[in-house]
Amino acid sequence: MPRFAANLTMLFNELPMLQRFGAARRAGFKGVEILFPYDIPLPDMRASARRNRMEIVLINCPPPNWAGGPLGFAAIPERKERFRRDFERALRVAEALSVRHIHIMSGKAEGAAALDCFIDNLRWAAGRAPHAGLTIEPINPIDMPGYFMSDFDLAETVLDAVAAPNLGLQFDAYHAHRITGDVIGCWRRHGHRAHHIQIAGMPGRHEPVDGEINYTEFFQVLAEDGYDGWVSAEYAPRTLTEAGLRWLQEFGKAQGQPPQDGSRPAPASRGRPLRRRIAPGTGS
Ligand SMILES: O=C(O)C(=O)[C@@H](O)CO
Ligand SMILES: [Mg+2]
Repeated sequence: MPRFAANLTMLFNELPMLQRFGAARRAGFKGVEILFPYDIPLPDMRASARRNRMEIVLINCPPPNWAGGPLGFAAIPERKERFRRDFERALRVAEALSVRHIHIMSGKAEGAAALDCFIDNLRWAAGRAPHAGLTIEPINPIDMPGYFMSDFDLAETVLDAVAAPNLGLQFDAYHAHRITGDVIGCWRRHGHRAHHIQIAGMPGRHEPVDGEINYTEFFQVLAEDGYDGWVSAEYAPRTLTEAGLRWLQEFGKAQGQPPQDGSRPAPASRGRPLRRRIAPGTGS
């Protein structure tokens, strides 16, 4: 029974950021994620989220961006200090905005030293913020060549090695399709580690309809498995965001909407983010 969130970095970006919260709420979303909420004053963002009764489900660690900047530092041995400083900043922002998950990007790296570094940094982060939900996400190597966290088996290895209850998988169905060609099979193998899901259509990473990924079937499997976390729309709208939201009405109606307080019990076999929100704090 998905609870749908809108990725405000990619959706509604025909509007200024602070107006996207209201647009997403009017469209029927109950939550939002923002990849890099580091350029807007936090009080303004918090006020906009509250005014529109929007939970901010996820943010990314700084400073990765889509303008050609680095893709994170967590697996880069020479940038350990930088990663840890960035994580502290993400934590402050997450606290200020009552964010549920912080997504940690590995950066471009390879080899045993990168793996050790990634595990070490994640272990540190999970211990530093045991009250926060942390995620790692396999990203397909066609879209991000050289990115370290590019495979689901590797993610399992890392999750097993860190073994922290507040670290889980960010299962992006679009990347799962590009990496494995079989989203449902991939979910069956790795979905029990998922703390958060993202969706997009294929090809083109547009709306999750009429493409190679059968989302009707995927949502059916999620319902059967009792997945009760968030499903975020992380795609590039074909035209204006609202013009492409038929899928939200259809899937939202077909699946029904569960309670918004995350109170449904999770199956014992599935890892879950901590439900407790981070206490409000200040500044970034
Ligand atoms: O590219 C994606 O997919 C994401 O979810 C970004 O947050 C980068 O990890
Ligand atoms: Mg994603």
